[in-house]
Amino acid sequence: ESSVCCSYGDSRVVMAQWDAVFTASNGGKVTTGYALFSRLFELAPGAKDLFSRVNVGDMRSPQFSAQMVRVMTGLDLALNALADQPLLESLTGHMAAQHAARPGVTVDGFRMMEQSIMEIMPQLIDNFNPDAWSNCLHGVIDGISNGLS
Ligand code: HEM
Repeated sequence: ESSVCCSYGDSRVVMAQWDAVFTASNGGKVTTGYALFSRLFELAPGAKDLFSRVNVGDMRSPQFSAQMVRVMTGLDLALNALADQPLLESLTGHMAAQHAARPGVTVDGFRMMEQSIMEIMPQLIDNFNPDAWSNCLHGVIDGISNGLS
């Protein structure tokens, strides 16, 4: 669908820079997920209601923290599969089906999450490479939101 291309070189950069997030002192899946979803809820306040089942009213709760771990683990799996297209498609396709099963989750919401990731990651990653990230992240987000309205 998209014209941007995640080259092999782009994928190497993104995978290395992503790994740095989880070794940095301020890293960690919960902290990073919290930052990403805080920005998402600023961009798309209505999306918050989708997460009532996981206690979004208290974003520091164990329930919402667990949601952050699930999301960030899914993103971790996808980004680490960037250089293996069939594996990537299988991983993102599975997550697309999980999201299609949740009424109210839209492509627009995922576009906002893409924006959030592109805004937050430069704060966590030294020498953030915006071209490599936008080239590779776009396909991942497309894959996870494939089939949503
Ligand atoms: C980086 C992007 C994202 C990734 C990797 C991701 C990954 C996941 C994963 C792995 C789950 C658990 C699925 C399950 O156990 O059935 C999940 C649940 C969910 N996701 Fe996402 N997600 C992302 C973005 C979004 C966005 C942007 C929205 C909404 C606009 C969203 C809405 C939901 C909802 C509503 C659930 C179910 C929560 C519940 O258990 O009640 N996700 N997501």
